[in-house]
Amino acid sequence: MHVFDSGAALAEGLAGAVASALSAAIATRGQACIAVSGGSTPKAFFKALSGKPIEWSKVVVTLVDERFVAPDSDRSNEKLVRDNLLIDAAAAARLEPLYYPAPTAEAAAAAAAKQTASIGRPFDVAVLGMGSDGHTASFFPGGTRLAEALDPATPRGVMTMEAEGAGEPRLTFTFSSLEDARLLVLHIEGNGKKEVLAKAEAPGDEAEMPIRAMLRRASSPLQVYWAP
Ligand SMILES: O=C1O[C@H](COP(=O)(O)O)[C@@H](O)[C@H](O)[C@H]1O
Repeated sequence: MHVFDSGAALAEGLAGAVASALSAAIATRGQACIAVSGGSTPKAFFKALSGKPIEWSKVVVTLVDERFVAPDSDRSNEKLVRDNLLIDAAAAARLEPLYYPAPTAEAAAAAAAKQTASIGRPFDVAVLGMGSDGHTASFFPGGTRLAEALDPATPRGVMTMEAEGAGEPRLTFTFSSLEDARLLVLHIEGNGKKEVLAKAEAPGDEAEMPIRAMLRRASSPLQVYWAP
């Protein structure tokens, strides 16, 4: 666990680690690919990362998960990324969204799966968040397709998820898409989230706290970044 004194220090520390991983990927493979989370936590991290001297035109950014809402909605993770990460020099990065203006979430997921099929095999970086219910990405307790999303046999790709605590229908990369990211991060803040993490680390059913799938079965070590 990487512990910081404040949210600002955490944002800067995580941005430094992610920037190093992206630059190393560009040096080795000529391009880099990162999947980021939405929610209330990552804004300061996005701003810190946007200021890092990376060859942004060689970076592809996508989302770990998304709501089935238009990108001008305040609930859109794409909007969060556009407004806070893809700014200044980082605006040169290519965004691969998960939302498409399709008639159904299923059709949008199919379009996103097709568009992202060639990236993230594996991702150079995946930054996960965690809700107070133990969800990560859109792997929600009680989610309609949770077992399928967490099944290691379910291939890489984007699928839909609905759950009582999720609001709108969701679009999410599957467990197999994320678990082998070269740098796999769980970014959480506050004592409440630390307690949720401690509970998730204790024995219990994955379906009750889906973050357990990442803690227990990810092939890359899950690097936890936390500040009070
Ligand atoms: O619903 C979501 O929530 C989680 C955590 O969000 P936070 O507001 O507690 O930081 C996030 O990881 C996920 O991407 C988002 O869709």
